[in-house]
Amino acid sequence: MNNFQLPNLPLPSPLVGSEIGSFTEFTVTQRMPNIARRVIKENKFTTEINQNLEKLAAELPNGYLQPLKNDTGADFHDWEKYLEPYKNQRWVDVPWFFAETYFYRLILNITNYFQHGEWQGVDPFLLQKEQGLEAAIDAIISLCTQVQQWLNESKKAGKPSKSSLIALLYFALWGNRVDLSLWSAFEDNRSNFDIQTQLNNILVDDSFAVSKLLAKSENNRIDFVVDNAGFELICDLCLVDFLLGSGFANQVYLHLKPHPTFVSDAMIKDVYATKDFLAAGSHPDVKSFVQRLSKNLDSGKLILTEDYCWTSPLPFWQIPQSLKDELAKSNLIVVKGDANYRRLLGDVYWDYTTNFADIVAYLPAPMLALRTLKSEVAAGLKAEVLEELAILDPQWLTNGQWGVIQLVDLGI
Ligand SMILES: O=P(O)(O)OC[C@@]1(O)O[C@H](CO)[C@@H](O)[C@@H]1O
Repeated sequence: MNNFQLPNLPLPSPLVGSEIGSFTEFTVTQRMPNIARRVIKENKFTTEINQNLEKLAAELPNGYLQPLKNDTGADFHDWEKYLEPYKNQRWVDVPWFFAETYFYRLILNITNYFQHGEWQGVDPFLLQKEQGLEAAIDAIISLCTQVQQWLNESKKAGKPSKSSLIALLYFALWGNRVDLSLWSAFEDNRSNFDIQTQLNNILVDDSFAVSKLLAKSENNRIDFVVDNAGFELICDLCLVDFLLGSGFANQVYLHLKPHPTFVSDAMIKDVYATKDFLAAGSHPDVKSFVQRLSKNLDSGKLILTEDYCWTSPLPFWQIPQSLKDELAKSNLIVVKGDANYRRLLGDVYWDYTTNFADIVAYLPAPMLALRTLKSEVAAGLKAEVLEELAILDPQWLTNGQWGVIQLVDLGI
């Protein structure tokens, strides 16, 4: 295990909502209030709960962080510690990742998610997660058919196909475009896109290096730090299906969220809900995908696990030692999505050309980031690419049109 416990570079300042004109400001002062108001619209909570949600929405642009009442959540005392340095500060003045993560935890506090009673365990974002799946059914069928074909080819060849693996990495990457905190399920069906045309929008592509790393051994354990439910989760489950079915991996762990957050982030219950949704379909390739998924879950080849670390506001280099020790058993840690990428980098203003491995030098195993850019954090990009992007697409950092497949393998 490498001996770095932190990025081996001095940390820049964090993104904050008070940065005038930034996407961060837009998120804290406009997007997050809208997300809180959508929770009111999409649920049938009591008047008191809705008034408190509206109060939260109204205080975000200029107001102060409200305390967390003890809602018996397992992470309540941890949150008391997290909140200490930011008490009585404005939402726009605290680090953005803290503000956003706390915002979603506060929503559960207000809706009594953890407390015994009518609303215990009610996912405030359930409707959008369900709509997300229904909107993507055509893409799901074509992906399951493709995976079936790739598995058959690998079996016939007697060895796992690197090109099929790479193609599924692209699907898992672009599945991340569909994140419901940014787009509603119906606003624009972003699951229908042609992978080939997307290759030009990958700013760093280490997919071939990933295929070489996994081809080195047949007993790989691969750990996914999962991001969104819906179509992205299905892309991830198809990648997992191929990894296990082709022999690239003999065990896969999915690290999921212990409670609803970031609107569409996936929990263990969402994996089973997705399996049930697919099982209700009639397409033969989808049905055989579901059968393989069930078999992998029942046999322990696919493990679903959750930890409150994944919903904490801490940067990845502060994950508990016990989790670090667990991840040290992995041959490859796959970190999905933009919010997790922000955690990897600590959600600070790195120069975009900073060496990615110099920052993410603290993980105990090779790590692959699959991320579509939806926030003003980046690293590992070439100066000439930045020059081109500035002209080609000034919104490249936040519009979800660009992606990275970044591998850090320190030969641990
Ligand atoms: O982790 P995901 O689902 O890819 O993206 C989530 C997220 O990065 O998207 C929003 C737009 O930046 C942010 O508010 C939030 O952090």
